[in-house]
Amino acid sequence: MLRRSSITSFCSQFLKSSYSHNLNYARSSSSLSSSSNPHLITSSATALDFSSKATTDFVSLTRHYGRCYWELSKARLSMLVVATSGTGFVLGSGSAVDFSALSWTCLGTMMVAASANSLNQVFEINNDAKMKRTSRRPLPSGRITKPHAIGWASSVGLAGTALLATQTNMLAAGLAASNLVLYAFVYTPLKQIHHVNTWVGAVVGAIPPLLGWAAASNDISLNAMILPAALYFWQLPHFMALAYMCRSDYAAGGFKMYSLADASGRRTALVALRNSIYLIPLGFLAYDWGVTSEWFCLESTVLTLAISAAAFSFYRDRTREKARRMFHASLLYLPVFMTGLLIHRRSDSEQLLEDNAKGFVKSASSGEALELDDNDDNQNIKAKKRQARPPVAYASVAPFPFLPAPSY
Ligand SMILES: CC(C)=CCC/C(C)=C/CC/C(C)=C/COP(=O)(O)OP(=O)(O)O
Repeated sequence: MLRRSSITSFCSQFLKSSYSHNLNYARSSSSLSSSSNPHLITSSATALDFSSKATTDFVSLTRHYGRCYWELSKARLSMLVVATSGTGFVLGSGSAVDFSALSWTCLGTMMVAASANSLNQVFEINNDAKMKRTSRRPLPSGRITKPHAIGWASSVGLAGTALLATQTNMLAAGLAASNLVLYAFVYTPLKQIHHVNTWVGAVVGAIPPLLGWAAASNDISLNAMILPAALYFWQLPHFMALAYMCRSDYAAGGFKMYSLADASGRRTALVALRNSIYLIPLGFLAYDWGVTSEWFCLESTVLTLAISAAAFSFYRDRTREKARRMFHASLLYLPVFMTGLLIHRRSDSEQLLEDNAKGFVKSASSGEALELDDNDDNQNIKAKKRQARPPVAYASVAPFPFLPAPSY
């Protein structure tokens, strides 16, 4: 992070060196005509000086404010938010992913998340100034003024919402705008009032995948809830670990975190453990609700047992080291969980195939027609439907019609 003084000295060094370079260049390039027209030389050197100063000023200002906007937006956190929204979009995409709409969704989410994060910092200048972790942010360190930050937050937030409304749909834009309000105007002040803030923050973190799903399908259904639920439960061990590790910092900043009223850390660790365990059914629900294949149950369970083990270890031995381990386990959990969801995602056509395969088995067991519906005009799908029947399904048709049809 560049401080104001270092930026000033960097700029003046840069300006000095580029001035002398340009002056030398001006002198040498005009040396041929120097004897004939000295006025011309002076004025062209001055013009070059002026334009080079303007250019370097522009470059250093762009760099300076670019850096401030990046930090105000908490760009890495916003990119994680975009990843969750993009994953939600793909999961809600049915048979084919519309990559252009996906890009607009990611850009719109990034802009609204950047705005929400900037407003969060506008409201917490004094608190951030008192915390080691945040004191060098652009506002408390004086690198950008409050009105400038508000201007940035408002313009990027409005533009992002308008982008989502025009390029995706009103449902996605509405979710983004409501989430901004929830984060900046409810969660942020609540941090200084009551420890319930962490649970409200978990709702904020859970909305972006729903936004992505809504952008893709203009709808919110039960099976859209897998990733939002995972994000909600996941944030509790994640933030409990963070708030435990940075207890003194949060206390200095005047924030009411759960871990501050829990000297032994036992209740903090229990919250983390409980919410890690709540993640266990999600893999099974993802399969049962037709979002993923059965492989995801296995992967999700292994992953969830790993984070639960880290939470249990923290519960047994409430040290900073164990909290850090749980924090790192949570950092690993989310990208792996989302990758698993994407790899094992079942598109609409795959779901249709499987549903039809189940229908086939059912009718076979009840002694009705064994062939698929003749109205089905897609021969490929028909062929795949036949392949999709698990081998055991054949056991329940003639000559063994008395065997129960297995349900999948
Ligand atoms: C589309 C849209 C509006 C998305 C917003 C998503 C978003 C900003 C999620 C962050 C969730 C969260 C509780 C962060 C912690 O903030 P904090 O204030 O505790 O962090 P800090 O202590 O580092 O400031």
